[in-house]
Amino acid sequence: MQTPERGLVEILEDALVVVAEDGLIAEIVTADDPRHEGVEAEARAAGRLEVLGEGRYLLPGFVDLHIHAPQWPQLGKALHLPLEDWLQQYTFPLEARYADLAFANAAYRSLVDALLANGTTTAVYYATVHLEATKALADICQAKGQRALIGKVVMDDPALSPDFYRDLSTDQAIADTAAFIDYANGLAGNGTRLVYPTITPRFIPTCTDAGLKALGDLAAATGAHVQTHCSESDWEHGFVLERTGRTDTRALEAFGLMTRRTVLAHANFICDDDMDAIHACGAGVAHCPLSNHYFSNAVFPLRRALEKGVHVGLGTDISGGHDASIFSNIRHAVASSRALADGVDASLPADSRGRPGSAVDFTEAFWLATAGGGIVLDLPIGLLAPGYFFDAMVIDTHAADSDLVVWPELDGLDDVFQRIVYSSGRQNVRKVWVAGRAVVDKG
Ligand SMILES: O=c1[nH]c(=O)c2nc[nH]c2[nH]1
Repeated sequence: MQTPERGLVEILEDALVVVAEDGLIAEIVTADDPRHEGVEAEARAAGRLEVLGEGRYLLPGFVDLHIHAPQWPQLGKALHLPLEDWLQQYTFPLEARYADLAFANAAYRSLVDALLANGTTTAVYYATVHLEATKALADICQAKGQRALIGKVVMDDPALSPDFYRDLSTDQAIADTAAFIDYANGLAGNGTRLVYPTITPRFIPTCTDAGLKALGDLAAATGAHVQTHCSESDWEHGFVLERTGRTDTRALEAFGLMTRRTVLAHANFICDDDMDAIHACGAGVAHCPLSNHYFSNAVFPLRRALEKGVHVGLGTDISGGHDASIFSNIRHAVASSRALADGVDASLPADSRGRPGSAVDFTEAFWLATAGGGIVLDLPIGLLAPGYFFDAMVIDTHAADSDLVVWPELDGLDDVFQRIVYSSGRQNVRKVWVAGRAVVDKG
């Protein structure tokens, strides 16, 4: 079950997914293909046939475009403050603890296990300013088999980055970023690329102009992915306008940080001109619908961005978002788009309350979480098709202690897919593969 195009559901019954040694899908043999019987028999004889069983369905793994890995120990806490106070009072003190490698290793192991168990096969991580702890996260993803884009966070501007948690200098921040790129590229066994180093200016408010420019130069020199926050909240968007005289998008562009491999987190306040700039360079947006309810003061104009051709995928934004599941964020994407369409203030007349035409449905949101995320990252992931990595999960609709209800008298396969999207939880994720390797297996 998958969405090869936005809004298009594809359900193949009894298809064979043939996975090659390199973890890529070699071919999909449909039930009506005359070779089906022979391919199946050959795989069975070789002991390589895996049959899903009744009530189990294969879906592409999720692409989570925005995670603050060090904030995992803070999941479900401290969500009562505005962004700027939450960062200073809770988040920077927590992230500062990652100078301690034992703390970092314990937290990062727990996080990667949890995300894999939720079906997240590709994770885009902010680490912290610490080079050694960032390397530890890369080692853990590599060892546990999660596809991961990882960045050493740059915070080189003392104006908003506290003394206890920032880069010692701009030069050091750039040197450490370059060192992490070398480290990740050189990781043993990274030949087929599981870990991708990612240039990570936290956001313009914590970075100097010199630092941002140097990171833009590094992006051009290395071709590495870039991630940063963009026009997230009233405060952040206003701060950047005042400091640079431009929107986040146009300022990042001037620093050389807008590339085909740039992931802009949030982007709630982007205007049409920003969307045109993002579209022109092929960068993408990590839409974080749950976190936006807490920190963003607005709903991301998802439909408008998609209509403008902007690449968009989904992010949990742990721990600004308090849920590790991309299933949950798919539902929030649908719900928040409907709130934008209809409006939320009942004291206003219905016809001036919302922005009609803004809603997306569950099939579009599922696409964002899979193939859409793959397009943002410019990687062959998010789809079960030849040439794509076999990053996939099995959903068990009969899992114990689950609220996923399938009613055979009432449900066709389209309904089953809809119910899976709306009602699956971690307990329904039975098995997960990344690049053909089983990384979660509940039997
Ligand atoms: O949601 C967010 N989480 C963060 O950690 C952060 N840092 C800058 N801007 C941010 N927004």
